[in-house]
Amino acid sequence: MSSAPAATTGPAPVIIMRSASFGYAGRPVVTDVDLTVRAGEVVAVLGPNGSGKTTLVKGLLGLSEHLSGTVEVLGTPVARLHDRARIGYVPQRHTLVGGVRATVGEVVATGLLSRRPWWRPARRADREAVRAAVEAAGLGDRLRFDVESLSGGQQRRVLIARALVARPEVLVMDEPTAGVDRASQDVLARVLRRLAAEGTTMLIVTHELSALRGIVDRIVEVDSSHVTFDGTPERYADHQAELARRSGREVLG
Ligand SMILES: Nc1ncnc2c1ncn2[C@@H]1O[C@H](COP(=O)(O)OP(=O)(O)OP(=O)(O)O)[C@@H](O)[C@H]1O
Repeated sequence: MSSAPAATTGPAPVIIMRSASFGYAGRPVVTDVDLTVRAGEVVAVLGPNGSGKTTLVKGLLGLSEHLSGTVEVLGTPVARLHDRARIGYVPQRHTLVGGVRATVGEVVATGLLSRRPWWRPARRADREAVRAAVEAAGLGDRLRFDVESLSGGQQRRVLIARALVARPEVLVMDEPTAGVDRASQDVLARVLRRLAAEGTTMLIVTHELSALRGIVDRIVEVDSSHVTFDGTPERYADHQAELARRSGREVLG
């Protein structure tokens, strides 16, 4: 008889960083990061402006320099992860105005290019995937609209649809709710809640935790180039209360 399987310790890790440092042009911006994110976790990355949040998440995409330590994404060292379609990315502060005119469907279809060469005509399955991603982002009635005719919030949702269309296993979003109108924030929260329920692993850089209430199950705080907190939203509230108490004492003392 075969031996019993080893006890599991939860879902498989999707992201593993050990003593990892990232930066630009050889200069470290965020250092000594130890972080394990498991399949299905929704992690908010918080912290002051300039603390290194974007640099940290860009490290998962090979967009900032990996300077030391180890970084594995989906079981592969990040430098060797060639199938980039497995990670969806919504960059910071990008809207789509200016440049080439394109419809919502055309922009979202570019999210399939890493899976399909540009010269091969889109198949029915590709068109279906585009329609489903646009629908998921709450823009089903805008598929053939010119992106220039959409609000900033709707354009952010087009970028999210583009990140979703290749059905990534990990979704990295940099401030998805920043500068987004209230209606779009609500739609976004619904989209993210649905993705979370479907088990998509997400890493979301944000300054607006309240917009993601009930979706995020873990918080990682980056301050002065280091991870200074890693735990549940409840423990984070305690952590902040403690910091406020301490700084109050310092002011009084
Ligand atoms: N491409 C780059 N080249 C060189 N330095 C950079 C680059 N991008 C960011 N930096 C520097 O890295 C530091 C951290 O920036 P980063 O964007 O990671 O912070 P952040 O926490 O995401 O900030 P914010 O909340 O304002 O978006 C800053 O000092 C910034 O000037």
